[in-house]
Amino acid sequence: MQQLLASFTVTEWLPPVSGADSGFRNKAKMVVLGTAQQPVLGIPGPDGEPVNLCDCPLYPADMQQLLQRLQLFVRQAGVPPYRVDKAKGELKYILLTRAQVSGEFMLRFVLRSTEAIPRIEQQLPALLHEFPAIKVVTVNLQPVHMARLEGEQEIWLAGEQRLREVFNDVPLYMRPKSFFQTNPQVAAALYQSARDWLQPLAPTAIWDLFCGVGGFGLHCATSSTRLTGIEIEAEAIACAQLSAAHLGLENVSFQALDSTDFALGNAALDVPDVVIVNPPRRGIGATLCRQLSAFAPAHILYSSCNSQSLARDLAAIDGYHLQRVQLFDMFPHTDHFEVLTLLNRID
Ligand SMILES: C[S@@+](CC[C@H](N)C(=O)[O-])C[C@H]1O[C@@H](n2cnc3c(N)ncnc32)[C@H](O)[C@@H]1O
Repeated sequence: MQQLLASFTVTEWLPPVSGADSGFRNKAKMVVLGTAQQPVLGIPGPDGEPVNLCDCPLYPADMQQLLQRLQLFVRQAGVPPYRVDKAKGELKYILLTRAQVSGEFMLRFVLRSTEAIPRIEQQLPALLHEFPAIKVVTVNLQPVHMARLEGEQEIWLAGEQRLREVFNDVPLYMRPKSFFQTNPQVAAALYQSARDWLQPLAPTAIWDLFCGVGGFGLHCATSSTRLTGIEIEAEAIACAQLSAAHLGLENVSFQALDSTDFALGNAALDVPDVVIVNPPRRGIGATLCRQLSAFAPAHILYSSCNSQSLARDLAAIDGYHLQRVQLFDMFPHTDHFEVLTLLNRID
């Protein structure tokens, strides 16, 4: 990271933050492999043989237990795993998300078609009886084979519409299609740092671009801050709005829009004193960098999961000094990490 930022003068490097190195993941994305009689939840191995990941120590013990039970569930429901090579079968993935605060789960079956839904529904009551912590159950339909795991259509089978999480004192909600950080302990520390860094700056207006369910903005806003959150996924925006209501924040506007389009449309209007950006791995891109440089908010808080695109974007934003950098070990046992940076406008 220091090499990537070698061309910038950084005033403060804060010590890295890490969390537990096992049992930390709140999301399992399991490929369903094997056969209907002997399903395996995991990933395809290098030799093509299924690798079972139900007891992967990255997941908390209750999640491992539920994953084992889900393997049996698939067998009992008689749903054939989808075979990419033959373009046959029904069940592509099982996506399981756990709320740290309650140990409650959201369970999603990614299916090729609706064909197997009645068999899943038939087995569900027994599963829910055995695991009352399962609060949301859906089917996602992904009829085509493509890199994107999930399709557009989500069908609710049982339970509630969303899972509730709490980071620090902030309630956050997860719905099937909303992005949510996968390491709750480190994510809570990340949001708390953002809040601690911005508090002395007492911003009157904040834009939280690529806001997801609102974690950054909701941590950093007070009742007197004007908070605008922008996110492309409407389900995430619905979650952010719900959190804001629970927090009693009235001066907020969360909108489902493209962040660059929003900035292009608003640059001349109402420039906030702080812009938070937390984009996907590709970064914020040249157009948004130009736009930020042009309307020049006093501070930019950039949190990134990809140091390469972060370094590229920082080089493309003109007129700022890199005040502070801190690494968060959000993805233990990998080369990836989250980086939080604070940029101050050079006046
Ligand atoms: C790394 S996640 C961060 C989400 C959130 N800040 C958080 O802390 O959970 C990036 C988010 O950007 C959203 N996104 C992707 N492309 C976007 C775009 N063009 N405009 C706005 N949001 C976008 C994704 O849906 C995702 O929620």
